[in-house]
Amino acid sequence: MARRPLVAGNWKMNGVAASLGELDSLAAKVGALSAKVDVAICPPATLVGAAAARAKGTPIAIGGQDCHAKVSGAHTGDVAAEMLADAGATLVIVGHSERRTDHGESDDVVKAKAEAAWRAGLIAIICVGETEAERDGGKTLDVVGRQLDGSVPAAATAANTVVAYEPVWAIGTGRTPTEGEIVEVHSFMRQRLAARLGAEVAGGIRLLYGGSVKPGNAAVLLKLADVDGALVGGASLKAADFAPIVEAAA
Ligand SMILES: O=C[C@H](O)COP(=O)(O)O
Repeated sequence: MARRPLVAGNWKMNGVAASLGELDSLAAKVGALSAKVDVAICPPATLVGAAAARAKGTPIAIGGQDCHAKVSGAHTGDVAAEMLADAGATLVIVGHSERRTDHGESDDVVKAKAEAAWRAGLIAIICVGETEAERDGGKTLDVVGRQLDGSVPAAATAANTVVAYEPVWAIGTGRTPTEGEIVEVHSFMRQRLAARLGAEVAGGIRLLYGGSVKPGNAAVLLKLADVDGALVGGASLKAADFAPIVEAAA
């Protein structure tokens, strides 16, 4: 099945109002590619509304980096998926390894957040990935399989879900798995999803690779089998770095 590539930028805890000028530059650089590739930027929650307003009329979708599983309530500091949607977001990252580590998020929590995203009409980008110790211990596929089973709800479809494979040890380090290792994990993920969701649904779900994707390696990484795009951290902060990655995907 043909899957439309998606390149999503995760600004993490970076960016202030002045950073939104990067959206204008990005739109100017990649706007013409919108027929071939989906582009998204996930700024910090403080900027989601302004970013959505700024990106209106461009092909750049705006997303959140996390959401709470509930619609509303006494959850100081949290943001509901509905609030992100209200601010103009159309997608949200859930289960990023930094959330799993910094906030102790379990697969169950991530699954509930993905369902919350759908409830609000958002696409959920569900992240999975092994630590360096797990890879060194030969446990990569076990870990990724368990996270997929636990974090991806049974009602996942190609329209409401994207899965991002992000080896924890590759995030922000400049290191990436070999091409063979990425293909092995992505192919495994496709099969694992197919076993639970059916081959048709699994065949339509986009699988992104994330972890030290840069302009210099994007063309090689994005042509790999079952790699349907990228989730980009550091290189998404500047349009000059992010645009070539989008071009590589297109
Ligand atoms: O969500 C993005 C990833 O954590 C990748 O970050 P990075 O591109 O800075 O390695």
